[in-house]
Amino acid sequence: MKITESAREQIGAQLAAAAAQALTEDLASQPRALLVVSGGSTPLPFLRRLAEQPVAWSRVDVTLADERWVHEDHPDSNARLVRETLLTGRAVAATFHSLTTTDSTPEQGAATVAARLATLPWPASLVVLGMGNDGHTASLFPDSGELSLALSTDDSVVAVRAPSVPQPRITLSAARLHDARRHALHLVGDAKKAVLAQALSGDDVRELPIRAFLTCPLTLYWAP
Ligand SMILES: O=C(O)[C@H](O)[C@@H](O)[C@H](O)[C@H](O)COP(=O)(O)O
Repeated sequence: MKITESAREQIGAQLAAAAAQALTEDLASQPRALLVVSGGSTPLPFLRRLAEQPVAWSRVDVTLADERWVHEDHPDSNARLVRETLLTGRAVAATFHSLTTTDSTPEQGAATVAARLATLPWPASLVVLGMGNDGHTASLFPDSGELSLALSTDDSVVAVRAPSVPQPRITLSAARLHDARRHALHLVGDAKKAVLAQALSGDDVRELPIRAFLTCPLTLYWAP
């Protein structure tokens, strides 16, 4: 295994252990606990390792930070990614709450998804965020016309369209993503490390939306 792959496996294992600890800590004082994870390619080692952690998974709710508005068996579906990586092994007992409906568009489905999310045990035990090289996180994209709304609304979800992505998206709003006891930012590669450094050196959230989460306590999980 190449050094970078090993480092990325190790950081995924570290984040998995931290996520399991967060869930177990909260389950000591509440009947259910909520985990919010991001999609994309970075989380795979983390999600696979987390699936084997000794957590009371039957008392855990899992949802996504954002989703592509595609059917759950579509290759780009984050729900498919979670079902294939996290909701296996011990974690098969967890309850997954998707961010899509049978509506044709996220605009049509947003109210149904918001009602679904309202039943979950907020604040989340942990929100795991990723980041794109454009500084987006979840589906808070710099080139999206809905970015200002997603950064300011009290609604829990926002339908999003952006030239930089092929499909319409639905994203948890910044307010909902902030509604957590703990936040983790999971990145790999030097390019994203440089974007994070740029984000830390400025304050224009619309330029680099990850900035909306750099003022709250956040644990960084980065590997080369
Ligand atoms: O739906 C998604 O794609 C994610 O939620 C998104 O916000 C992701 O975290 C970044 O785009 C990084 O993706 P990679 O891990 O693939 O680089």
